[in-house]
Amino acid sequence: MGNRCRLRTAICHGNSRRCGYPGLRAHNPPTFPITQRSRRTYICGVKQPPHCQMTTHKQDAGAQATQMNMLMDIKRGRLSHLSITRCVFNQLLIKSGRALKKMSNTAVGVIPSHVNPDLQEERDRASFNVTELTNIIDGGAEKTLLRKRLEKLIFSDPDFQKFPDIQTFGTNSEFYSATVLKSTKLFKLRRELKWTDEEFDIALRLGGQGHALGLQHGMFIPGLERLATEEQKAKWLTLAKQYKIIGTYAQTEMGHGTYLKGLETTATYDPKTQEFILNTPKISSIKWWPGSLGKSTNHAIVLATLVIKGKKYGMHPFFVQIRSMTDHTPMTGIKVGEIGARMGRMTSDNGYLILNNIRIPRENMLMKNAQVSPDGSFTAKAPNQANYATMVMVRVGLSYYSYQLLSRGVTIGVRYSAVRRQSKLDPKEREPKILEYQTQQYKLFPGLALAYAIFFSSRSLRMKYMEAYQEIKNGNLQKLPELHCESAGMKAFCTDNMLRELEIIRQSCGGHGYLNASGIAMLVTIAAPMVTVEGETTVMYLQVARYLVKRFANASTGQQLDGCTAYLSMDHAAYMCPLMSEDDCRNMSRLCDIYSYRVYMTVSRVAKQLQTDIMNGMPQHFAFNKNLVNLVRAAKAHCYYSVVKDFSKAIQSMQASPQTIKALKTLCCFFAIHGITEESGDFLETESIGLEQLQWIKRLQGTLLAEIRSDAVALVDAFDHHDISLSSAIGSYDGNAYERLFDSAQKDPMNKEEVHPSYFQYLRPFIQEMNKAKL
Ligand SMILES: Cc1cc2nc3c(=O)[nH]c(=O)nc-3n(C[C@H](O)[C@H](O)[C@H](O)COP(=O)(O)OP(=O)(O)OC[C@H]3O[C@@H](n4cnc5c(N)ncnc54)[C@H](O)[C@@H]3O)c2cc1C
Repeated sequence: MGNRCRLRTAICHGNSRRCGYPGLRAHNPPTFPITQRSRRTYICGVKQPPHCQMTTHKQDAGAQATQMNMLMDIKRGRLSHLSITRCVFNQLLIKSGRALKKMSNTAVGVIPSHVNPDLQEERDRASFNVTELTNIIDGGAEKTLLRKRLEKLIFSDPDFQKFPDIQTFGTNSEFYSATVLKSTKLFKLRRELKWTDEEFDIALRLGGQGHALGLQHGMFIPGLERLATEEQKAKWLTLAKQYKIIGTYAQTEMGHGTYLKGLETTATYDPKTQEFILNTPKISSIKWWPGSLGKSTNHAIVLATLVIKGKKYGMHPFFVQIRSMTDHTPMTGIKVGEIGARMGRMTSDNGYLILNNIRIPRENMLMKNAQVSPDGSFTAKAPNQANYATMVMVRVGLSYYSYQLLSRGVTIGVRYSAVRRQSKLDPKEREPKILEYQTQQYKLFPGLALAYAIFFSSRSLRMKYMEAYQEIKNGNLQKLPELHCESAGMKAFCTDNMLRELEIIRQSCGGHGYLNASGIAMLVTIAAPMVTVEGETTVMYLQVARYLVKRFANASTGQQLDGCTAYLSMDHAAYMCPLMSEDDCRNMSRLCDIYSYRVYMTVSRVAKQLQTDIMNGMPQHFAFNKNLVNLVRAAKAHCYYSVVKDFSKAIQSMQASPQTIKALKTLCCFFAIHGITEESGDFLETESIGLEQLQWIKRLQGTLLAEIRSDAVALVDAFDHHDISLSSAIGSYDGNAYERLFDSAQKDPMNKEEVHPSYFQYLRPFIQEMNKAKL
């Protein structure tokens, strides 16, 4: 709503015939200065009858109570809005915040202690046991108990309880301080209570978004674990784990993030002093973006190009102290700071770092994979890719993080849609819950299905990673290429689709979805950079595509492939769409076959085109660039297939009641069906399905929306997000959305004073001037 309309609603309620904008100008403006007295008796220049005049906060509580009762009566429908002027009604709303504080328990806006009956009704109709599904998500009943125990401990701390309000209303600096406090509290608890890694992971997740020191566990410690020698670990890893030093991982530069070979920070070896000299020689080489660097950390793993006797040896990690351990000021030769305000909330203090002839001992190069001896000889134990192991780990983690963000978003969207009533379906009935509208279901349920799909698929990836990591640790890098492809693909697929669905869910919440207090707007801004960090989406898909083309070439020579590309060596010559009837469209095995054929065709077409272009004399890099869009298409098709397969497999091997399995099967089938309708052009073009099958699939999609609808609230309840983790006025467990919204608005610092200082500074003089003007 534009400013004009807002003015009309807030001051004059839109009764434009009486005093609405632009009718405001038609009124005779008062020809006297606006005084305290006249402010009460005149609204838009119209004298109000005595019963409509507002009290001020200086008047007695009795009068305020009468006004609040009027407001409650209006809300309950006992008193018609028309029986008092809407101007007064709106003023009552504005005043009620202050009055509410004085009239605890009795006024409108106090959050009821019971669950909204509209939400309770949804819970009562669930077809399966929600706790059972929660236990599956947590990894067992005992894990749910563990999470709840940690929740109780953490969220009983007033500092954690305050966090959602600081997130909603605080300044950047206040929010940053709160995230430092949150991180340090969790670190202390970990030490004091001797939490296991698992317990600490749960605690970090519960703490929600915003950990100033998040990189300590996100990349600094994992970086030391993967890149340092045993001797170096004994020295620094121990310090890091005891929080005696706080660190980050500084890789990206102003000029390069994606192309690591282009990094310009140098570490030049000086054999005379047996030191490395670190420099960021140009503006484009300034380290730019590393989390926790801006204000929090005193150490960093700095990625720099190794130079020995003028020869470059690629990018290597160096352990650098950047701030004093006594007063936190930058070390000599170092300039470090915050990179500035960014979209949404600053969930970390991303920083810049300038290194000017910083000398560090030779032993400060992290030498697990490559060594520089005192005389300057270079030896590499493992291929340079081994240095990417930390990035692979982070990508695996980001896939799971996508589940966390999306499951929170869809919880908010579905719960809100179950308590929001709007418009009419049946003219004789009351306004329906917006969840009844098929279009609303179509906005929410793809996100709901995706959240479960990502959960099961990222869980499977994590297990593969853990297995492969043991081998990589022992120097066996055989599984690294496949792991690299899978982690890059999942990172791209999960973050990209998660962000898209979150924005759709935000829009599904109408106007309130734009409020920070809704929680969903904040989630969208937190999710937005996830498509960029640790590998930009397109770049990640292209890495998958390269791997697919290579594997396709292997399969073409008759090699039997295994792992995630096994389908490329299957015989597809006799493929026929396996859907013979509409009923078949629920058959996951057949749907998987369709997906597998679609990827096969997409990969084979682009691989053949590449080959033709190269054979026709096009340079390889040029041919590649000419086919980039189709290569990304192939990678996306591969990733969607992998996720559908993982989701379906997880249900097949699940130990659960038939009701829970049925609910998940419906969701999984919807996920697969939705993917086909979204990309129907591709499925038809590759002849994975025919037109008739597409019609069946679309019909089934409508049926599935209706089936999911009855379990929608139960399916989001099963994620079991604590209200503090959700930080949402409209998506809380009790469903008292309006009361929570109103309560939240009262906390806005703008509402601390009835009259804002800008009124005295600008508005009053302006109005006075306008009132004196002749024209
Ligand atoms: C919130 C946030 C936190 C971050 N935290 C850290 C951190 O802790 N440590 C750290 O070191 N870095 C961090 N980064 C940096 C991040 O890792 C990089 O921004 C990311 O890797 C993308 O690189 P880029 O910015 O160079 O994008 P670019 O590569 O410049 O991308 C811009 C565009 O170019 C396209 N493009 C680039 N290369 C190709 C190609 N080969 N083929 C086709 N298209 C291409 C991309 O698709 C994209 O559309 C963070 C960034 C953000 C936003």
